[in-house]
Order: sequence, then structure tokens, then C-alpha cells
Amino acid sequence: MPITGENLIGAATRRGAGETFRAVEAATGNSLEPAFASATPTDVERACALAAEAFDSYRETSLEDRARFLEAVADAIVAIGDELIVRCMAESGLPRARLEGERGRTVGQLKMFAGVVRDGGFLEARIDPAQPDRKPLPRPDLRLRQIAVGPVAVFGASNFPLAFSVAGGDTASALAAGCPVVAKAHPAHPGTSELVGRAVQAAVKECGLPEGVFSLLMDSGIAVGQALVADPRIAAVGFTGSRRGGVALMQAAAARTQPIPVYAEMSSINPVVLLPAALEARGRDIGRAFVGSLTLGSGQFCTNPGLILAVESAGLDGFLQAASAALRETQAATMLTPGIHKAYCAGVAALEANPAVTTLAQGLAGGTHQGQAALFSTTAQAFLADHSLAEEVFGAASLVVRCPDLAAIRAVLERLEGQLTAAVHLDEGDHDAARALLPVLERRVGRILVNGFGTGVEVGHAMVHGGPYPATSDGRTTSVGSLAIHRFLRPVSYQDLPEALLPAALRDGNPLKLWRRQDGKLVAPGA
Ligand SMILES: NC(=O)C1=CN([C@@H]2O[C@H](COP(=O)(O)OP(=O)(O)OC[C@H]3O[C@@H](n4cnc5c(N)ncnc54)[C@H](OP(=O)(O)O)[C@@H]3O)[C@@H](O)[C@H]2O)C=CC1
Ligand SMILES: O=C(O)CCC(=O)C(=O)O
Repeated sequence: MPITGENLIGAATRRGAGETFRAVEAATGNSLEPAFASATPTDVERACALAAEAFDSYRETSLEDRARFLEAVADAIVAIGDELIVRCMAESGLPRARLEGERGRTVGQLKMFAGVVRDGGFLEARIDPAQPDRKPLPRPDLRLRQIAVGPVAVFGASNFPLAFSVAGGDTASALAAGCPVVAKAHPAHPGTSELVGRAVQAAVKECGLPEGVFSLLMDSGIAVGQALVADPRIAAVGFTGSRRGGVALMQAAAARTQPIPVYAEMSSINPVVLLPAALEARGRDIGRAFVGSLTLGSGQFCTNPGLILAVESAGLDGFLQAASAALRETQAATMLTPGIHKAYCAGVAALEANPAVTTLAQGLAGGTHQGQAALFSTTAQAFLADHSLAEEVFGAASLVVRCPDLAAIRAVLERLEGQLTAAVHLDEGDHDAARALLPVLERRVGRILVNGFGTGVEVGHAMVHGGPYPATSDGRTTSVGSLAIHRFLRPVSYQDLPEALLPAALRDGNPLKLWRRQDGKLVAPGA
């Protein structure tokens, strides 16, 4: 499939008339062909108009048709073949195996949402039948279902060019909910974005859906994204990226005449608590496993273990020795963009220059665009006194906080901002300490995990990839897993509507064969 550098607006391809830019080969910094032209305000207007036009028809597609569409998107992505992987490797610097795995995750995610749509449970159909004879007042007939919120703007993330980008989790969950999507390509991987965008466009056509169900806009700067969020037809926003970017979009959305929700997944340092019995029993093993997680994808995961908390002990010394030894042998790896590499180097330099911080180990040095892993330590007292030490350094750097006792670990956790994950390494002898920390962790994070690390999010029904601000802009939900669909739904109640006017999900006889809540009780289809 040739990459043309065009915008995909509904069924059309249109060369933008805005500033041109080229993708950058992550490993070399060289420009890649072809030139991409940024979309103009007219392109944004057209994409949003088409999305609004498609909305009422798309949101009422049958559950089966919508599920088939999601599967068609998945199949079309697979059908691109190796060209997608090769282009994505060049643009992102990520290795083949990682990207093949990420493509599998992207396709699996679309198929999972196809299953969610077919199941129909997300409609949350509820029926409170009329009670005309109720005293002192009759009860009306009340029926509720969830409907799609409207067209959604999706911002592709730089660090997951497939699974969190054009047809990633935000797009999959919005389309599953019945929302058309206008995607803004990340300029770090515009060719990858176009290839995937063309696959979605082809699936829209193949499934006979209105063309406005999907558009993809290119931009080298922020104008298109700002215009999208400001457009009155856009009803919600999905974003993964920097705190600065996410907050700017939240502000733009809040400043509208009609504010809309922004679901932004932003910064997280993902505390890892090493409890005493586990450290004593297997501190060295944990140290080696930690370095594996820290350096995965050159550390460019929002779930990266950026903060380690442990009480001073021989077990901690063993952990630090093993982690430092493993880190010193770690190859430097190409980072996603020169900008992200520069930001990483600045973050590492700030830690090195901090008098309260000790550099424990550094990975092998690399080329111009490669990130060198780094491990630092400080004391609980210093950490609590210096807020800058809790800031995310996006890349393979982590800070160990040496604590005098468990109370200091708790104090550090209490001080942290909202996080995506917290990991606790424990043995049976640590259960009391862990139990005491759980309420703090529940308040601070979206996912608590034991004897592992947060990198590598499982896409499933019980996953929360979210957390209190600033991990995300809305800690009540998730951007990964089937629950993510609820970001793009809202309930509507139908009072005393004649049967002929009711949506199929709420009709007598249950034609969609849904599980429904009847007078407050969950009733199986056919019961
Ligand atoms: N925690 C996490 O999961 C991640 C964190 N990051 C952090 O973000 C830094 C930069 O990486 P990057 O991926 O470029 O993330 P950004 O947040 O800078 O950008 C993400 C997307 O949002 C757009 N955007 C950014 N700011 C605005 C704005 N004010 N208005 C409208 N659109 C905007 C960008 O457009 P454009 O690029 O065209 O400006 C891009 O398409 C990294 O160094 C890292 O610190 C990055 C990825 C994931
Ligand atoms: O760890 C993962 O699998 C996902 C991480 C993520 O969401 C991110 O880095 O943006």
C-alpha cells in the first residue's frame, strides 16, 4: 500500500494545504519519504461534519454489524502485512518482535470489543415497568439504555504506535460504543498512521457504513488538535501522552461553550514497594527482573517502574547490587523521537546534578538517539523534601528511595500524586505490612499488582489502566480493557414511550436477547 502523505477524510483522501513535514527515522534522525501535509481548518471542518452526519446512523447499527466492522478493521490491519511493521520500525525505532506483538495486541483489542458489542451488556438495559395502580401515585413505565456520546477525537500516542494510536484502544472503544472517530496522527509515526488509517477506511467501505465513521488528520504541530477539541461536534477526547499536552487539551475542552470530557492518560512513575521478607528471600532475583521491566522499550512505557521504595537492609543491598550489575550490561536503545531522547537526557542530568541523589549505575552508552539506562538512589527524607524527585523521567531511569522503616514508605506513598500502577513484592511474612499499605495504594493508583511489574498491560475485562490525576484526567475509568467503552456512553431514560417507538434493546419480548435489569433484578435473555 503506497504511503501518500494525505489526510483521510471520510471516504476521500485529500492532500493537506498546511505546513509539510516528513517522518524521521528514529535510529538515524534522517527524514523519510513521503512529505506529509498538515490538515487545514477546512479539513478539520469537513471531517467533523462527516462524523456528525454519520453519528445517528452509525450508533444505531445492529450489534452484529458493528461487531463485524470491528473485526473487519482488525483483518484489514493484519492484511497490510510486513509493510506496516517495517515502516513502524523505521519511524519508532522499536524492534520487530515488539511491534509484531503490539500489532497482535491491537488486533486482539478490536476483536475483544467486537465480543463486547455482540454481548450487548454495555447497553445496560433496565426496565421499571409501569405500575398504574400504585398508591399514592402511579409509576410511569421507565426504560434506560446507554447511547454513544457523539464523535470522538483520538490522539495517537508516540510510544505505542499501534496499540495506543490510530486504531488503538481509544478508537476501538469509541467505535464499539457507536461513536464516529476523528483521529489526529502523531507526527512521530505518520506513515504508520496512514497505513492503519487506510485499513480502517477500507473496513468502513467494506461494511457499507457511512463514510464519516472515521477520518484521520495529519499535523506537524498542535493547531489541528486544538481545532478538533474546540469543534462543537466533537463530544469527547481520548489522549495518551505528556502531562503538558493532556492538560492543554483538558483546558481547551473546558473552555468550550459546551465543555466535553477529555480522557487523557498522562504521567506516572509507578511506585514499586519491596517488602522486607521478599527482599531478604530473593532481593537479587527481584533486582534482575526489575531491570528487565525498566529497560523494556527503552523505558518508554507509562507503566515503567520509575520509583522503588524499600527499608534499608541486607536484602535491599542485594537487590541494588543485582539491579546495578544487570543495568551496567544493558545496551542503550533507540528512543522514539529526538525530542523524547532530549527530554530523557535532561531528566537524567537533573537527577545527576541533585546533591541528594546518588548515581548507582548506568547502562552501556549508545549512539546519538539512544537512551542510556540509569539507576539512582536517595533517602526518604530527601524525597519528601524535593517535589522534583517525583516527576516522571520518560525513559529507562528509576529512583530508589531508601527508607528507615515501613512508616517512611507509607509517608512517601501518601505524598505521591495519582499513579497508573503500584507493584508490591512480598512473601507471606509481609502480609501484615502489605495489608496496612493497601488502603493508601487504593487511593493513589488504578492497578495494584503483586510480585511483578506494571509494564505489559493485559487487555481484558477486569483491567484498569487508569488512576487518579495526573495519571489520568479521570480516575473513574480506564483506557485499556472492555470497561473503556463506558467513557463514550451516556444513559438515556425513556418514560412511557409506546412500544413502537422504543429502541430494540428495551422492547417487550427482548428481541436483542440481552441480559436486562427488570425492576432492579438482572434477568437472563429468554427468562
Ligand atoms: N506517560 C506516558 O504514557 C507518555 C508520556 N509521554 C511524555 O510526553 C513527552 C513528549 O512525547 P509526545 O508523545 O510527543 O507527547 P505529547 O503529549 O507532546 O503529544 C501527544 C499528542 O498530542 C498533541 N499535543 C500535544 N500538546 C498539544 C496541545 N497543546 N494542543 C493540541 N495537541 C497537542 C501532539 O501533537 P504534536 O506532536 O503535533 O505537537 C501529539 O499528537 C515525552 O518526552 C514524555 O515525557 C509521551 C508518551 C507517553
Ligand atoms: O505497559 C503497557 O502495556 C502499556 C503502557 C502504556 O499504556 C503506555 O506506555 O502508554
